[in-house]
Amino acid sequence: MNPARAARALASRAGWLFAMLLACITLPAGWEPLQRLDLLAYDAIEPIFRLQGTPVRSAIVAIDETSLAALGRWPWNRGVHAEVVDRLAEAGVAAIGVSILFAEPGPGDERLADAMTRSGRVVLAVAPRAAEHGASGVLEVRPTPELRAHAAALGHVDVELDADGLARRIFRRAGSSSPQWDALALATLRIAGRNNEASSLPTHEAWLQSASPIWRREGEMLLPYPDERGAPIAISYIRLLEQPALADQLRDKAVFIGTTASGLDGALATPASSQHGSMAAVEFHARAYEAVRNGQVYRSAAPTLTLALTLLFLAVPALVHPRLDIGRAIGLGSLVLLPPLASGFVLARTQLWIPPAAATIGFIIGYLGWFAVDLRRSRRGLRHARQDADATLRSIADAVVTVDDDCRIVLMNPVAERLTGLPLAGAQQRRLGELLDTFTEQRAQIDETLGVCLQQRRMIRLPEPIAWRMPDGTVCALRLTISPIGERAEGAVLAFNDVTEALAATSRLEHEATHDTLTGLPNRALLLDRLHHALAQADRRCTMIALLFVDLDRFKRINDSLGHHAGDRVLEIVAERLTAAVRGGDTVARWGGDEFVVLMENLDDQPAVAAIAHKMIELLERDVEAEPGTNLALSCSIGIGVGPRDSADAGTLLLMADRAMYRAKRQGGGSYTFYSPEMNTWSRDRLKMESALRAALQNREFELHYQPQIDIRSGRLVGLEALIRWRRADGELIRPDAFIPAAEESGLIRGIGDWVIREATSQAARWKSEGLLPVPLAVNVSAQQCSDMNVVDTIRSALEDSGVAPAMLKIELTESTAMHDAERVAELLSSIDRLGVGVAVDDFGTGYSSLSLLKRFPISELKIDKSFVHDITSDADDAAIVRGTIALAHSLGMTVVAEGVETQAQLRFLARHRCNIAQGLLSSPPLPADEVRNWLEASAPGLRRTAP
Ligand SMILES: Nc1nc2c(ncn2[C@@H]2O[C@@H]3COP(=O)(O)O[C@H]4[C@@H](O)[C@H](n5cnc6c(=O)[nH]c(N)nc65)O[C@@H]4COP(=O)(O)O[C@H]3[C@H]2O)c(=O)[nH]1
Repeated sequence: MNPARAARALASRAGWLFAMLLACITLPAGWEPLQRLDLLAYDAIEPIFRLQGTPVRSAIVAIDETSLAALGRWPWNRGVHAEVVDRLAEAGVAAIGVSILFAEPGPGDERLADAMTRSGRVVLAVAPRAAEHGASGVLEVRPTPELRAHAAALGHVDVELDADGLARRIFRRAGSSSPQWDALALATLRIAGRNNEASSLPTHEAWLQSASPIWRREGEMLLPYPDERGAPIAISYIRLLEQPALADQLRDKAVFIGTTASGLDGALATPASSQHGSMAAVEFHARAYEAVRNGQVYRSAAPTLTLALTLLFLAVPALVHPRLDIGRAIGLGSLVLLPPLASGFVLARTQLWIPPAAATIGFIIGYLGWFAVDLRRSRRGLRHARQDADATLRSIADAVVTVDDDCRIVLMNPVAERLTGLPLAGAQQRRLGELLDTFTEQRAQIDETLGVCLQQRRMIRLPEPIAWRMPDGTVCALRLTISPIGERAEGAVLAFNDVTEALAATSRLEHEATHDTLTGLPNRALLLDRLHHALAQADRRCTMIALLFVDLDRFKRINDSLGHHAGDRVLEIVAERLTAAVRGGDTVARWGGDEFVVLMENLDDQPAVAAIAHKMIELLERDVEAEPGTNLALSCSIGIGVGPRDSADAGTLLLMADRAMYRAKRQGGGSYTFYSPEMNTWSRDRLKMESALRAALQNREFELHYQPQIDIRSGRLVGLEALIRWRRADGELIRPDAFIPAAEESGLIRGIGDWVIREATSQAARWKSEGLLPVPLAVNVSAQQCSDMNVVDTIRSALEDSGVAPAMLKIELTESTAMHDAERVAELLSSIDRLGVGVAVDDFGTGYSSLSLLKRFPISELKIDKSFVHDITSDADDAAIVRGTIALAHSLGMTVVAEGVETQAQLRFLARHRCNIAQGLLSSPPLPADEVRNWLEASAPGLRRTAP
């Protein structure tokens, strides 16, 4: 323990240490006040702990006023005493203790001596007396030798007075020079217990000894408190003489004869004197006799033992020295009773009297000291706590107002002062309600809550923030917590927490979490939430809601060509226009990308929905100026689900609207479609197909077949068209018509198309490495692949990777693809052309080509659709179309390829009209790479020159 801590520990135990020190000083010194307290304690404790005694077996023959009045002046002729002794002896008393000093010879001595001899049980008194005439020491006053010679025993009647002047104790033995005389009570007891045997008195000749320097005592005996229990029977001396029969009551008792009349010597002050007056010495000795006989006499503990026990008792709390609290204070305080109780207990068990006053007072001193120290510590703690609380109150951001149980303001911290614009002094003692009225309209609510808080004594937090008008007029949101003060709710603390910014931030976050950042429209999460709610409400109220899934047509093109900035602007404008098309309560949400979802509630009928969908399409088709000077025409496809008719489930209804939108899109866009159940099956199959295609691409289940293209005039192989096949895991070979549409719809066509380009170029490279005839390979690209420029990159890297010459690759795109988005396709085809790759327009004749556009495209080849070729020999129209197409292509400098040539007649017709190339079953169906190699080998210079 460090010195400072030790000093603190000592200081806190100062009370106990002081008490111990005091005990060390006062106990050995026999400090009188302490002694007096111990005597008082003895008088109080002894009667309580005294053991039960046997019935009183002593009596007094009292020389009282009546006897003096009857027998004349004292001293009497000792013959009278002889008569009494005889009477008592005849009555059979156990012993006779005479508490009268027969120090000088007197008349009747002879008779008395004879009577004493006859009785043989008379004990005469010996007493100390201070030496007279200036002599020092103590005289021992004995009976005259004559009487003494006939006494059964002598007993001293010396009584020690305590510090308070009261007689409580006698000494077992005392005497001048040496303690040779038993106490009268003891001597009488000894005689009472003996059967007429001869006495053995010490033989001193002189009846009055010279003064001895000191009166010696030994065997201190504390007597019990003189209460009724030890009181002897008292019979008046004269009555005994007059009524001899009275002596019969005294049979077997020890009888003490002595004066009780006032004015004669021998009265003693005892602890009972305050109630009963002083006690005659004879009674005192008779009581002493009873006490000794009953074993009710006690020894006093030596001061050293008392001191040791006192110190031990005080040391325990000094060492433990617990922190003070009410329980401990009371518990420890009750220990003050321990010393007296322990004294009483020891007294009863061992007849040892341990004075308890030093320990009791020491404990009180230590306890008070401990109390004072702890009180000081508590006060200091309280002061610190108060300072802390004050500092906390001043530093916290909350406004704190304290009110009393009458709702008057007691305290306000600086934040509260700012909130009210009032200094504490100006607000103190004002009613809280008055103050609130100035700043908030929620006074009633606060008043009520405060009332509940005080009544129920519990902390309450207002569920909603309070709108508080600040002194400068700004309004802030405060969250209020009211807590009761004290266990009996003597007041309350109102803590106002400014949550204005937090609420704003929360609502900002909430808005961000539920709204699209670009358009500010509700996002998916909020839409779904509202949709759930709207569906539940529509279900309950039997009304109708409509969910419109809006998808912009060809938005990607805008994004790719004009950049994302313009794309974003378009989306913002679309959001505005869609919002303008619906009612205020409806929800226009951005679903993602170029998709929007509109939720309309409380609708009357389907036509109303159709009208709005129509309005939306119309609004969107108006020119959009995404960038200054760039006017765009938009269109959209809308799918509509009606709830709860189509479905009462939000997710399902969304899916339905999505399918309907898809249908609208497939119909060419710029239209709306209501969901119908048949879309369900279609979409299910489509979904299945999509996932199978995805797996096929991953598992490399696709392969390319190649169909030879033959120069009609020479019959030579001039090209191969790569046609995709899907070989499923079970070996089934699936033709493209069965899966290309699904691949296009799902977007998987991009991946598949890329694979085709790479596979075709790789195959061409392989053939080339084998020295086979290099003929151009034509690959089909879909409309989707043509929607951006990625395909150009794919072609470029495929050529680079394979090392195949660009002239060995040809791209086929259908007429409808080319015409659908002519401007974009023109750009794409130019890029492809710049690579040196040829471009063919497939299925020519099925679409409605614009000649001017066709002229702008860098097309090297036109492929006449097989549907025209099929009937050229039988259908004049088809024949005319084919003829016209050949002429047109030639006029534009293009090569013409006829597809689906199956017969010689068809071939002849084509040859006649100078069609350049024939492709069809007549020459060969599409063949796997291994089989088509025969064609290549046959055409290779030095190999075979004709077709197989
Ligand atoms: N009736 C008849 N048909 C003949 C004859 N000779 C060839 N054919 C078939 O005609 C189709 C010619 O291909 P297409 O017009 O480009 O039409 C192709 C093409 O548009 C598309 N396609 C094929 N492969 C791919 C590809 O790799 N990518 C893309 N995007 N489309 C492909 O699938 C369509 C169908 O391909 P296929 O089933 O392979 O069908 C091929 C071919 O097998 C004939 O004498 N009579």
